[in-house]
Amino acid sequence: MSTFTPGFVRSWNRLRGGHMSLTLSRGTLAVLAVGFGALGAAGVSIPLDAQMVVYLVGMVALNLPHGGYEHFENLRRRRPEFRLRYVAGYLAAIAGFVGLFVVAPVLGLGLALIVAMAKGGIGGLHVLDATVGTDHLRTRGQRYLAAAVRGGAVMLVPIVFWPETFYTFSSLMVGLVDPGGLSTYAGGFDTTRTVIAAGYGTGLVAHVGLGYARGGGRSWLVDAGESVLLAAFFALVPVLVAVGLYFPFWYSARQVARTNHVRDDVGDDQWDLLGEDPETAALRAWGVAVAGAFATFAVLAAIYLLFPNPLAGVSVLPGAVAFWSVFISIVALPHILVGSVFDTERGIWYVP
Ligand SMILES: CC1=C(/C=C/C(C)=C/C=C/C(C)=C/C=O)C(C)(C)CCC1
Repeated sequence: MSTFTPGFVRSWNRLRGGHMSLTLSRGTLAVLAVGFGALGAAGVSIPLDAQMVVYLVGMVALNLPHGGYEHFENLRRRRPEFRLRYVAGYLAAIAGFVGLFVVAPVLGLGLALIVAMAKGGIGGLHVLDATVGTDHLRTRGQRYLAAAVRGGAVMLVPIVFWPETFYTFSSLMVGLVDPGGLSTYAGGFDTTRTVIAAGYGTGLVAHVGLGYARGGGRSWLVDAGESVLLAAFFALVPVLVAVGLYFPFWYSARQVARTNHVRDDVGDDQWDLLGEDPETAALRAWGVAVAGAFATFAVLAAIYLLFPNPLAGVSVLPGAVAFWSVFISIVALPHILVGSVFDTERGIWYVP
């Protein structure tokens, strides 16, 4: 039936789909920020167990499948040789990160934070490019700053506003390999926090101010509003809930908006993983999803077996949060390196 839908109707539906994802993501984050801000002001705190459950549901059930989908979308119409190189690069990046974590878990924790921020920051900038545009970002430096401010909100703001939870779970993550390994650095935590607060605050003000000075306009207004919303969300919402809901309800929802705006596919239908027959497309998509799920599970099992204390020596809920955070960061490193930096022809965050 879609064959008979006029082109302009299809374009309109796509744009509307993208627009809805953007509105929904902004609305969800704003409601959560205001809601948790009000709870905080009323002195109500959310039990840690509930926060951990929210984190795990968000990150396991909602975030992981979208990560897989992004690779699928990127590889769907690429040549088989390219796919092979992609998978080899993907596995090499994972092996490198696992090696680093086992040998130097504190550095590994640092890389995990960088990966989470890079995914949020660079991914977010590309959504802006594809949807409202980035006319106010005139220089490369401004673009880096925009990505750093968006990404920094995800990890730097929680360090400042939720220091105890942040430190506790960071120690557990290091503890997957070296229990107590982070305590050597505990003394400098408060100073680091102050430096981060000053640095991030300056970065945010500079980003918003520079964008205004370099032309302002609608794209600036949207960018400034979203950057401030992100910082407020991560300041007001308890860190486990904030991170656990940000990835599915902001990152993934907005990448859907980018995909909706960008239907200019690179590649060749000849190599389409879903084939040319619409009758078998669903079955093929299922096949790819199942193969992806098995591959992901194999990587997960290998990492679990390689880490000396895969649940950090604590009970299952905090142990699972620590393990999952390290695991998801390890599988997200190639997302950035292989799926974006090295894939110059298309890439996961493709914008023509
Ligand atoms: C350090 C730290 C955390 C780290 C989470 C990380 C590193 C998440 C990475 C997510 C990624 C890479 C998602 C990709 O889609 C928690 C658990 C929030 C708790 C507070 C301390």
